[in-house]
Amino acid sequence: MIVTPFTARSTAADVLDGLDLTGRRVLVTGGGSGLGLATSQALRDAGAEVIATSRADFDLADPASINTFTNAWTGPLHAIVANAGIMALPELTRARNGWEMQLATNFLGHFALITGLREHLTADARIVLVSSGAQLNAGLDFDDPQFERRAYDPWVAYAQSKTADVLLAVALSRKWGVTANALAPGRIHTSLQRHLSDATMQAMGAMDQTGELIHPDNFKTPEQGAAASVLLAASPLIDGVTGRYFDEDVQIAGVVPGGTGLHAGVAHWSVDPANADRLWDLAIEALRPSR
Ligand SMILES: NC(=O)c1ccc[n+]([C@@H]2O[C@H](COP(=O)([O-])OP(=O)(O)OC[C@H]3O[C@@H](n4cnc5c(N)ncnc54)[C@H](O)[C@@H]3O)[C@@H](O)[C@H]2O)c1
Repeated sequence: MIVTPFTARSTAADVLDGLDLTGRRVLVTGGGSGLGLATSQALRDAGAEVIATSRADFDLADPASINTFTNAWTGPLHAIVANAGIMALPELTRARNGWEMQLATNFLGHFALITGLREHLTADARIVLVSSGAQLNAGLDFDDPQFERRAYDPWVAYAQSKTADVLLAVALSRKWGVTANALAPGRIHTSLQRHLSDATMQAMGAMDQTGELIHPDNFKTPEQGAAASVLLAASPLIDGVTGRYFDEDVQIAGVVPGGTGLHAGVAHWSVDPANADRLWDLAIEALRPSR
């Protein structure tokens, strides 16, 4: 197993230091803010052509708008960084196809995007799924993925969507034989936390009693949070590595049982090939034109 020379404090620029990405075309979703912006900037600084998409280009919760985008795509694609996402919507919200909004946006939208762009991927293409340490908290409930029979929980919904992102990396690696990996960026102040209450932010150690954001030791800057994304998108250090999950220390994580309260490793449910196959079938079914 490879060990990278990077740590939680490494920046995206540290990871790309000395690399010339001239001629490489990279698509970064959610590239206009937070981690996507830092990822895009670092890749551009290293010479890559970066297509940083925002909600205005397509809505990840709307497969039809993704189709329009992928049908219009021209030219080769060397990497996709599936970075856009939403977290902990307070109320159960559904996409037009009935899917719970976090699963629809964080997973299904990226599935549609990646499969829609397949023909443009180069033989050495990299696919990067920005997951989260939240994947440790809940697996995908295949009996009720859309919260039709169980009570909605904003964090369980987020966790299962991030589990799904890791499973997508596993599935792409197995089914297409491509280089596809997932990652947890660590904790970073971004607009991702906009749905969280002050009490939750304070419990996370991310806000003081006056409402000011604070940066405890376990928080990163966006440039540090983007380190694993650019490693997986462009660094030769991980040539040959696929279907893996990199943790917030920018290392391949070991497999652990999973469950709330864990802070390290990748849950067994996030890398189980049977779960990956099942999720793939679920997504294919959801995107059938008749639906
Ligand atoms: N910030 C953290 O602490 C943290 C921790 C773990 C994982 N992550 C993951 O990192 C990724 C980036 O998040 P961030 O922290 O930079 O937050 P962010 O809110 O700054 O960025 C998310 C981006 O996703 C885009 N987006 C959201 N819904 C969309 C939709 N329906 N269609 C198209 N684009 C859409 C937004 O416009 C935004 O640009 C997310 O996948 C998130 O789950 C972040």
